[in-house]
Amino acid sequence: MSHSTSTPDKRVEVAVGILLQGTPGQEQFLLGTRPAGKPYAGYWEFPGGKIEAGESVEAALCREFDEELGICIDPAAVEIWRTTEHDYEHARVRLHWCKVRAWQGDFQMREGQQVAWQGLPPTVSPILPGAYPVLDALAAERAHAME
Ligand SMILES: Nc1nc2c([nH]c(=O)n2[C@@H]2O[C@H](COP(=O)(O)OP(=O)(O)OP(=O)(O)O)[C@@H](O)[C@H]2O)c(=O)[nH]1
Repeated sequence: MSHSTSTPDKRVEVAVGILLQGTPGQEQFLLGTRPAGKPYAGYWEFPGGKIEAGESVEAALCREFDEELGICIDPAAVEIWRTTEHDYEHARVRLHWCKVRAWQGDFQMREGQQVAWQGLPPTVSPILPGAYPVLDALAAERAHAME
């Protein structure tokens, strides 16, 4: 039974990009470090960020890719793949994971972050805890494709 006094499930909505390149079945994805001054600074994460009021997932991702990496992606080429949730001490987030295979422009690390193309399992660490379920999902998808 629900109670009118119960706390609503208020989560921060986040658009996250899985930028993919390379041979199908062995594609690499881009990870970057979180800039100084943010919670979990220095941890590796997929590029992305909070969805602003009134913004679609695709539009938020386009804006974040421009702000963080200086690249332009076509909203029509964004494949919204799955959604996960994670509870941090600082926030409860809902992550909208999107696969992106095409972009325009050369990378510019506009937040002074490091970036690295990674395979499975990734070799960089530490990785944001909220990213682990999607790394598992990518590994499961790849294993399934090889069956
Ligand atoms: N970008 C990104 N965020 C992630 C991932 N995994 C994960 O749990 N998150 C969480 O999603 C949230 C993203 O917020 P953010 O602080 O990076 O977003 P933002 O760039 O819009 O922040 P701002 O408010 O400082 O402008 C953080 O709570 C972060 O911990 C990931 O792989 N990539």
